[in-house]
Amino acid sequence: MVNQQPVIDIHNLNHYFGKGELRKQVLFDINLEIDRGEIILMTGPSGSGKTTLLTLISGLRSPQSGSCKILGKELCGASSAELVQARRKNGYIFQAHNLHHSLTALQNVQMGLEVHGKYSPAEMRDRTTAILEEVGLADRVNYYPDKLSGGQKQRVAIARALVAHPAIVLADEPTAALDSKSGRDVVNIMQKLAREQGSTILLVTHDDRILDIADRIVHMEDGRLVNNSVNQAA
Ligand SMILES: Nc1ncnc2c1ncn2[C@@H]1O[C@H](COP(=O)(O)OP(=O)(O)OP(=O)(O)O)[C@@H](O)[C@H]1O
Repeated sequence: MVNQQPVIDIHNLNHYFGKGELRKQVLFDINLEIDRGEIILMTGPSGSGKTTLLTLISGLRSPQSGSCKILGKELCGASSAELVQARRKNGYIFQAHNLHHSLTALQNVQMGLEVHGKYSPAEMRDRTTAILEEVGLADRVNYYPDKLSGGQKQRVAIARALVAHPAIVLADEPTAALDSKSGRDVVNIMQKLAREQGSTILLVTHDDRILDIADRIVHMEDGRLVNNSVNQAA
């Protein structure tokens, strides 16, 4: 593919919380370009601004100043309806899996398709079953989250995030609550599915054990991106 613009294209992005005297700048002049299919890990100390940047990219928060173009669409100055549209194009995976406890694994994953309103019930069932098989949970489709291990719950969350083949997957510390083996399984599955689907992954982590899956690691420090380098460990 020729002349493809980055799927995440951020220039001179600043962000502030609070108003008046309490106004505090938390992101400073962020520049970040991420191409289709890249897997980027973002590291940095607590409070350095990683989650804030992720929420701006995802459309969960409104970018205030600079440029934050996601899939070619400028989110800076976008209306709330436009932000909702932008959010639908992403898959999300969080530290706490955020599954609905009253729904089975299958129903939780199916929700990832229902929001799009364009799939028939049969199509939703087929896709959902197929992706649960891919994440190794073929025999757990009718289980409720309470009956699944932490790693299995996180695999359901991955299936839900990726079932609609989003162009961008945003993950905020997806392995933080997992032991080493489950954490490794979870990132391997995420990497495999994203590669198959050509999805871009931006993953915030404190977990040194998973850095090798990255094509590139970016590091945040006090609201600034201080390092943006190709991953030597990959
Ligand atoms: N809603 C908010 N209102 C005011 N300040 C906020 C808000 N959210 C975050 N902050 C502040 O913005 C800064 C960046 O926070 P952020 O959560 O983005 O950091 P982080 O790098 O993700 O941290 P962690 O690794 O602990 O999750 C911190 O100083 C935090 O206190």
